Amino acid sequence: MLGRNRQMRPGDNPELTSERLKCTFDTDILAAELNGGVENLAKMREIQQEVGKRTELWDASSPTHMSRIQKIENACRKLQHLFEVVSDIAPSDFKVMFSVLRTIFGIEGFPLALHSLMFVPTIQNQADDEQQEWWLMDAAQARIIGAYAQSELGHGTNLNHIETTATFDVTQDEFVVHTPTTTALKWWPGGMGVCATHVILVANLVIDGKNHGPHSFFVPVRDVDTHQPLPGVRVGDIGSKMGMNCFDNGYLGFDQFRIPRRNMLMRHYKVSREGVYTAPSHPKVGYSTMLYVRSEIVFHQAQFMFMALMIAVRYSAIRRQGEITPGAGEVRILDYQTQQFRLFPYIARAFASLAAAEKVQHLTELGLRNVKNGGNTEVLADLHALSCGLKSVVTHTAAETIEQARMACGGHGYSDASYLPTIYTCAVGACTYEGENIVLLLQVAKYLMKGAKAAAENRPLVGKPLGKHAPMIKHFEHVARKRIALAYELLKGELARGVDKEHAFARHAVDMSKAARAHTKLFIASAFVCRAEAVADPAVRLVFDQLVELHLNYELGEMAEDVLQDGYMSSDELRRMRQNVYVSFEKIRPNAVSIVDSFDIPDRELRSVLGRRDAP
Ligand SMILES: Cc1cc2nc3c(=O)[nH]c(=O)nc-3n(C[C@H](O)[C@H](O)[C@H](O)COP(=O)(O)OP(=O)(O)OC[C@H]3O[C@@H](n4cnc5c(N)ncnc54)[C@H](O)[C@@H]3O)c2cc1C
Repeated sequence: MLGRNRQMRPGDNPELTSERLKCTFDTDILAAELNGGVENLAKMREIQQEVGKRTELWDASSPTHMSRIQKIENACRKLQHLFEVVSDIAPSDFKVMFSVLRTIFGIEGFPLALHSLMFVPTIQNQADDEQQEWWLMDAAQARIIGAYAQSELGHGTNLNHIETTATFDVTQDEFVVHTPTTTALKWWPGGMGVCATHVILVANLVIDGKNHGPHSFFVPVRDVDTHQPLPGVRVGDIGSKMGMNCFDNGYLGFDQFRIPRRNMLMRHYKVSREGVYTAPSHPKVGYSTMLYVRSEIVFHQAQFMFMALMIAVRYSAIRRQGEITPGAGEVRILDYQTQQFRLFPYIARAFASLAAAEKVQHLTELGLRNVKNGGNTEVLADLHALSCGLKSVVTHTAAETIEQARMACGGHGYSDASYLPTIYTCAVGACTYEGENIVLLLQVAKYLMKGAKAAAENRPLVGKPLGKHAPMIKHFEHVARKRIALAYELLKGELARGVDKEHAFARHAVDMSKAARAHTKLFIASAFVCRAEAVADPAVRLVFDQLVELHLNYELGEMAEDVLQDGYMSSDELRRMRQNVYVSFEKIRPNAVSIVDSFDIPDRELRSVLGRRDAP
């Protein structure tokens, strides 16, 4: 079957055209695979065209050169227009929506991002039916604007030590919300700096002097008409940040501020009129928003990798620098093996991350639906560990990918005009928010230690992928099993010496985090193999297979210490795997531009002078 690159147009830079003419597959078919199917892709393109026609949704000048306030105002201006036309163009699929939002706002986001990513989903997952009726419609129509206020100045990771309180006053049927110290100020919530009228507040629930720990409350903070802070509320902006400066991250404090009892989110946890507290059977049911959000973050990070790689690969195909054969003319930098080493394994990692994102989203949807309908809540612990591991590994990989892409573009990659600095500074925020990466890996490790016995008994750690890649997945499984077993042995040794559980774990935290990483990498590799097997078109399937092969060989090569240990693999085998990486480069090279073209990110959305489709 003849390949076809559908991005090729007359008048494009001939260097790119010659690359595109080498394409061995149909870029539209790969684009559909990467963008949620044929229908989604068509919808995405249709909406992008629609946005292209509506000049009010464009930036009057490049946001790079705007002040922070101008950026926020510009984003709000576009948001207002978007709300006016949203019924004409709104997609139902969130992947399409993400692409639309990225087209309109770029990746620096917009002040309502947390409203849709955290505020609304928390109400959907944690408010009871009556509460949803009260709040969801207003939230959906942005009559109220929400933020998610959990982190405090003094405590982000250690949620158990937050200081904000919500004390039940049985005489008035109200909670009294209070910020007792400066360190108890909520700090960081996105959208809270200037925009939010309401927040989901995470505060310690206190009844009759007993602290029941952090719970979620729906709290108004600004007047919806005047937008002024309500009496008893201190709220404002925390200033500019490394990136995402279209966002207004804020601070928030309360002085004995009263809210009705029914403003506590009561799908799972309840406080009755008499002040009787009821907790759900499984404490992790309250994690549902986190699960949902982390799975979205993984998906977004894969998209950031795609953007960076699209820019770097296209640029590398037109940039000529240096000669291999003296006098034969300068070569495209993409022809250097080192450049391929810098970019191709990351293309494979981006595909693998997307496959893992799709899988965890699917599992999360199934799990949450099941729990909502009264099903087994045990699955939440598995999903929690999975989402923590993936969020941590994929955000770290994305940061590495974008930085490699930037360096692959030389000095021009450092220019704001490449958009790579913006992509990087936005993407790396996710290494910290929604659970700091190291802390998340340690949570995965705790979960793994509980199941370490099963791992030692050779029970499969993930569902078995069938097919020709099964032996390679076994290597990943071996590494994960070994890492888990080592961490477990260290833990057991400490416990045998009389060290308490917490200190025993803390003394070996690095090995714990490595076990968690290895386990997550196994999940990612296995998800990628399964994803490739689901591709129907033979030419596109071949591209997937080549990237899977590269991914498996490259990742295992990175785990050399683990695979060589105890003679599991010989150094010859390892060398062969590393050689296979270069063999993969040769297979992938002719299609490199066509693969990144298939990410199907139009120029308006990519915002990169270096990565333009036509490379003028
Ligand atoms: C861009 C951005 C947006 C944000 N948006 C929001 C938002 O909308 N709402 C909200 O509530 N919060 C938000 N946050 C806050 C974010 O959730 C916290 O920054 C995060 O949870 C980390 O908490 P911390 O900053 O207090 O760091 P700390 O908890 O103080 O951690 C600092 C470092 O110490 C180490 N560390 C901490 N605890 C441990 C441990 N137990 N074991 C080992 N090492 C440890 C880690 O390496 C960590 O990096 C946002 C943050 C950023 C950067």
